[in-house]
Amino acid sequence: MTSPTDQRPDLPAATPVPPAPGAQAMPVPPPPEQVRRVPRGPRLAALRRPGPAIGLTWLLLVLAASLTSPLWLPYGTAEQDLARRFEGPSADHWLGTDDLGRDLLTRIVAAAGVALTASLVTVLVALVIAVPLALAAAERGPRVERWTSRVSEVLLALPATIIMLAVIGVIGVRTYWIMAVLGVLISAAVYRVLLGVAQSVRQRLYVDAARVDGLRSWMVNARHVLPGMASVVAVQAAQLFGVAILIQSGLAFIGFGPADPEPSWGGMIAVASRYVYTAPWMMVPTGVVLALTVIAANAVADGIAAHAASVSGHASSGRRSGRVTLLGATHGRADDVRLAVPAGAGTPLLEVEGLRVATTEGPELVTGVSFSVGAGRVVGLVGESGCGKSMTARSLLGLLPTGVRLTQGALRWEGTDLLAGGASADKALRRLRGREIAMISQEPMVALDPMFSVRSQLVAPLRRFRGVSRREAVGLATDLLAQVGIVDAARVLDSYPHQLSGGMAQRVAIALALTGEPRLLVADEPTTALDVTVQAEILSLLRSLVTDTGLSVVIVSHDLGVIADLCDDVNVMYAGEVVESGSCEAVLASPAHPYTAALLEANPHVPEGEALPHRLPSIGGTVPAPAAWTSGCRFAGRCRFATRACAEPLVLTAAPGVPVGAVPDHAVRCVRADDLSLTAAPEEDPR
Ligand SMILES: Nc1ncnc2c1ncn2[C@@H]1O[C@H](COP(=O)(O)OP(=O)(O)OP(=O)(O)O)[C@@H](O)[C@H]1O
Repeated sequence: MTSPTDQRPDLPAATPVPPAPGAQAMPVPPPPEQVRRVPRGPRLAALRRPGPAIGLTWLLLVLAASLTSPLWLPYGTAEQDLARRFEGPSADHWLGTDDLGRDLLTRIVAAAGVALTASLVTVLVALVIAVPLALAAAERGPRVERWTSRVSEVLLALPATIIMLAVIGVIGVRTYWIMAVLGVLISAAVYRVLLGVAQSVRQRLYVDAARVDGLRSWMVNARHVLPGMASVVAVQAAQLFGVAILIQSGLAFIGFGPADPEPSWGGMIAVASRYVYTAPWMMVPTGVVLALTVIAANAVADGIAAHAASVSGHASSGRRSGRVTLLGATHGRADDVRLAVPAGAGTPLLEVEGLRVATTEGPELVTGVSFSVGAGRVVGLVGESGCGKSMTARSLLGLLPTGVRLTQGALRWEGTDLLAGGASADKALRRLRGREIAMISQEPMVALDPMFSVRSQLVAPLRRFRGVSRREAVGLATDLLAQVGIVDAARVLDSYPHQLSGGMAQRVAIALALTGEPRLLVADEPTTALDVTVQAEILSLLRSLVTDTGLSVVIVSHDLGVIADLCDDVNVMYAGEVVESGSCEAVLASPAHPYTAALLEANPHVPEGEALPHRLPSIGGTVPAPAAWTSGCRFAGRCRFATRACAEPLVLTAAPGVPVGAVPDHAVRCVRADDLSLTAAPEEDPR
């Protein structure tokens, strides 16, 4: 294949300056110092703060005292000494005695066992219900979420106290069962919190990456979503534990706790309250222990929350993902002019035809997009922000955001229509994701799971895709890292994502994408988040992968320089549709659509040796929102050449698209394409 730079039209230089031609076949090794030396593993500083540490110590102390009480408590819980009623602290009774002369310390410690374990039952029941439901609702999207949320609303609307009293009326005072019922009732509130977290974690790029790796949904949940929710689950558990202790004590206080002489904190406070004027001390030990235990649980919750916040910098959220379903498979609206990009010689690897993407209840986001990708070809999608580039790219992997669907179109992989018969795009593409089609995104740091080392993130898919042993997978992971230009592979293998620089993380993300030996790589603005020199290195790496391995690439970019540097073919997108497509050389050297021409004029890069323009031309206005698209040319409102004819819908007059002059493989969605000469210097706006 000809080097992309050889084919490059005489364009202003791209932002990332391509290296010398000889260097193109070689991945550029990054400097070793790109691996940041930061401490490994989670930082527990937040849990070492006095509040959470003291809280945890208190809870452990109470638990240990309760478990070991038969070994060291000198009195029995029911042992009475009527001669020593209402006593204050003394050497014999450290915390005093109650109305029957029973040792308060003994009874408090004995009651702690039931208080803690029954509260734990509430927590476990609530989590066992709420966590799977939240995971399922976040994964399945609005259809399942609607049901689970309705059920949770019903549970939340129920009067919990009355229900618990009714349950006690039926089953009697059985503390563990009552606390289990409390767990069921409270699970609705926990579910609401966890659903939000699960939805947010599912939007992170590393979850998308895991799906691209071909992991089944339960594996994605277990390996990536659940660990991402762990801190919130822990906070909820700690808080719920405190609430459960309070509710349990409240029930015992009003007489629905263990019957005397069995001790319970609530029951002991109830007895003490009867003598609050004559023997006020009796209230103090139990009240203080109860209060301290609840405060301790909350302090631990705060500590976990602070800890989570301190490490969240390594796990910021990324793009959303979700399921997509093909709603229909017919094409051909009268206004559909489909522009086709040549795939080069031979059968295209991937053909996209008449792709339409829409929100479930809102407007269409992408309409009638068609292009094809030949083996070893690099196809660009370029346009302003919001033009539908990412939606188009993500459709190729079945990774559209929740609430967004592929509604129409054909996706043909080596000639086979993956969506034939109305198959779900998610299911159809699952077998290709990772193995045939892989993806890299603009935020490599969030594309890697912060919980796992590079070694573990590479070894797992390598073993799955290539069926090799762990040892072989480590060897292959080292080779892959070398292939993407990482020289100190051993050190990087043992690093966590937060220990890598942006460029290094993108190299690892590319290595991860290559684990399944894909033939097509979808790169969604792979250099946007990187600084200029690193951008050039990553582009050089992609270029060398294409030339060395025959990889095909669909690259999304808003930078014409990147497109000119890397692509064989280009699709210029505007407001959800392709307005111009063709070979990079043809489109960029002879733009036929006023939008393409305007984009080129607004390109901020000046060819070497040329003077900087006094003022950079810009395109007035903004891309219209999907709901505001008209049936005519969507660019007309910003186009200096627009006429009345531009307001009319385009009718398919030639297949595919409308040919431009004598330039082969070049199509444009513009009724004035034939009478405009856009390669000439732009005129002043005539209006
Ligand atoms: N989750 C979503 N739900 C509904 N609409 C969305 C969602 N995500 C994006 N959109 C809309 O879809 C349209 C296309 O967005 P898309 O992200 O594909 O644009 P883009 O060209 O890739 O822009 P950028 O370069 O900023 O990513 C935009 O109008 C955008 O507001």
